[in-house]
Amino acid sequence: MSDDEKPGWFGRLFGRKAPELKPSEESVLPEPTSPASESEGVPDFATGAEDVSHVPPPVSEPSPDDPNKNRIPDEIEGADLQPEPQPPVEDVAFDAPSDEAPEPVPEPEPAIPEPAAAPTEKRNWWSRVTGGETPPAELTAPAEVDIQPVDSAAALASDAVQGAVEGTEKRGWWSRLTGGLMRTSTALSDRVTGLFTKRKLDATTLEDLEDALIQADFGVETATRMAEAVGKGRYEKGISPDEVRSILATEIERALDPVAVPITVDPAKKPYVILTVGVNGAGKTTTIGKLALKFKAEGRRVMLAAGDTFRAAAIEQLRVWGERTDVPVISRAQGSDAAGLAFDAFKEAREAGADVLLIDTAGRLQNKAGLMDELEKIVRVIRKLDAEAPHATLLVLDATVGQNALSQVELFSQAAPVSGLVMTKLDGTARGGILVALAAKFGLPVHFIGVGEGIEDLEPFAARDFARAITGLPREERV
Ligand SMILES: Nc1nc2c(ncn2[C@@H]2O[C@H](COP(=O)(O)OP(=O)(O)OP(=O)(O)O)[C@@H](O)[C@H]2O)c(=O)[nH]1
Repeated sequence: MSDDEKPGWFGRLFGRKAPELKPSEESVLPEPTSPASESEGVPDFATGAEDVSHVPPPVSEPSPDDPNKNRIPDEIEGADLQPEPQPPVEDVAFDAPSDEAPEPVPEPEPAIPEPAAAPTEKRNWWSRVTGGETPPAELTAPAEVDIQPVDSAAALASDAVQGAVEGTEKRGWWSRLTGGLMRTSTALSDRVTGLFTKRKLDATTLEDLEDALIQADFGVETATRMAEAVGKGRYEKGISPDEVRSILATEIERALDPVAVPITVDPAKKPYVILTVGVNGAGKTTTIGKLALKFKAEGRRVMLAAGDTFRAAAIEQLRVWGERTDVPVISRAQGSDAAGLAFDAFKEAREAGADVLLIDTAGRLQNKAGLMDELEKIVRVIRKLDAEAPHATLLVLDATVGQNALSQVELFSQAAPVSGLVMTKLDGTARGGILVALAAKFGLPVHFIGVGEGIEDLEPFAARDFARAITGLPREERV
């Protein structure tokens, strides 16, 4: 039975469908400090394309601790969707192979004016990559330009990276995972304890459990299945909260196991091109920085492409990550053609012998046709260099958007060959069950999860660890 057909707890309680609820009606589990999204707490089961009010706010979301931390100054606020006017200039110079289709590559996008002739900047990364050899002539071409960010943009970028670095603590992943999932696990665990302490298991208790699971965003179908698993053969018997947690953990692990797939860099692809896509503020740039560090630690030569050409702050943010991780960043001036930048970066990475190229893209709402067209164009253009590229396309999802993540997967998959998910900000929500709902609906690989802003708060996704952490069980114990 599908989510649409099944009345679920809303139906049973109120005799109507979930989407008709007003936000105020569902706040059974209040969030102490919802840091990221106005949608959190909105049981958006419809997940239609028209549902755009739940997309996360941009990077300018103020920190609960320091309201000025992520503030975007007036001069760049909204620049991602309204690029600053640039003087009209000629197209990005492309050196597409002559046997390519005659289509000019890339076509200029009227909405994204090309910058004036980009000033050349001496490359400073080649020596870091090669140990000081002279770069090939083509790599001295003026692709990396001297971006002069407004001070506040630079400060913003530094803050982001600094915050990530400062957030790094000498503690293991399990500790970071349980800390990051604390909000979900506490809410769920408290509810389980309240429901199953000194109570026999009956239909009402199971319905209440199902409600709790739905509120944690597991999705109606999964919540029903999990509640049924708890009830199986146990009616009118006592069951301890720990037993319930174990059963839930088993069910969650079963649902997530097939999607817990690590990203595999194919060494035959040089570079292995990873495109990152997602809505504004989902955590794309931060994730790229964290991934760069991981790939580097594996001994791979990494390059970054600042494909979010809409915002100077985004370009600068990536450059700062590049500096911190000692990884070269290919960038152009704000307002440059993103597809052109991606094409050039791919060429340069190939010529430089890079193993991995991570391409950042501008955040875009999944229902904005023009921006989604631009994404399609990026893919189209880099395929002129390699028909199989991008070799991986990571959709970065902010866990705090709740059920809206489902429509993001649907619509981004139409514009780009989404091959896997990265779910960030699981630490910012009591609704970490969304990952299970996504797995049940799409079966897309989940490569990484982010549970904090720290540079190490991104880890390959492991189903059992996640299942145990989110249900408040200790690690390793077998169920
Ligand atoms: N708490 C928490 N914050 C995160 C996590 N991942 C990223 N962030 C924060 O989310 C904010 C937005 O991250 P960005 O990397 O700038 O997001 P983006 O998708 O590149 O944003 P746009 O450039 O607007 O599209 C930053 O403040 C990050 O530090 C996470 O796992 N947990």
